Amino acid sequence: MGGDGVDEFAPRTPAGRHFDQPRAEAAVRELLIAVGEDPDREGLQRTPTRVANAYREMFAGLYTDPSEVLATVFEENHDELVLVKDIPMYSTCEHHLVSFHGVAHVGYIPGESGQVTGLSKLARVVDLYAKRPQVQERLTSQIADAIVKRLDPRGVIVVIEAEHLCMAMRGIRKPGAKTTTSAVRGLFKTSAVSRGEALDLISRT
Ligand SMILES: Nc1nc2c(ncn2[C@@H]2O[C@H](COP(=O)(O)OP(=O)(O)OP(=O)(O)O)[C@@H](O)[C@H]2O)c(=O)[nH]1
Ligand SMILES: [Zn+2]
Repeated sequence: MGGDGVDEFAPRTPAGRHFDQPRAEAAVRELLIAVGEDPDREGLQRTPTRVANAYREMFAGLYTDPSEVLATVFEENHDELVLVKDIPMYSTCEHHLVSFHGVAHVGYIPGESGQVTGLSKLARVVDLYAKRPQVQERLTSQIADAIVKRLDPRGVIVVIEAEHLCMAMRGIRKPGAKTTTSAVRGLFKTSAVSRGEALDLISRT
């Protein structure tokens, strides 16, 4: 998210703000031909449609406004940590278009107004940004920045642990290798104690 609140990674496809189903299907058909397959053989006839449907779902976050997802906000006068751990996360590596997946941990300390959001909304923000072509670092930052923007909290911490299939099934081939990224904002950046407490809770099983 840019400083002016514009989501510079939001849809900028030639298709505009919608998923172009016929174009996606045609592209998958071309890809099948390119790899030497016969797209008209029985088992592959519906594959372009299935893959296009899958991509529509995997990239649904390109067409959703983050402020809609965090629309539910209420005052609870809670000024301590709220942490949702182990949110299952499936995203798509923008370099290879294969999955990276794992868990996200999202925590925040409400701001002076005591505003909190629904717990499920934190998982929805993870989903929204995960359902885009991504790199793990940007995904982590975008989740943190969206929460800062909407809730104006004292601090936000986001930690993502993921396995990248592009490192497992191809290329360097290191299945099981895990990447951890974090994004801290506000108090979690300025106070090592607050950050340490949150990281301690996150690492507890
Ligand atoms: N920092 C970062 N790198 C990523 C992420 N997902 C994939 N990559 C890396 O992106 C890099 C792309 O490197 P390139 O050399 O352009 O592509 P490549 O020849 O397919 O690279 P290899 O995967 O090493 O075979 C690789 O090192 C991937 O491991 C991510 O979320 N964050
Ligand atoms: Zn990759």
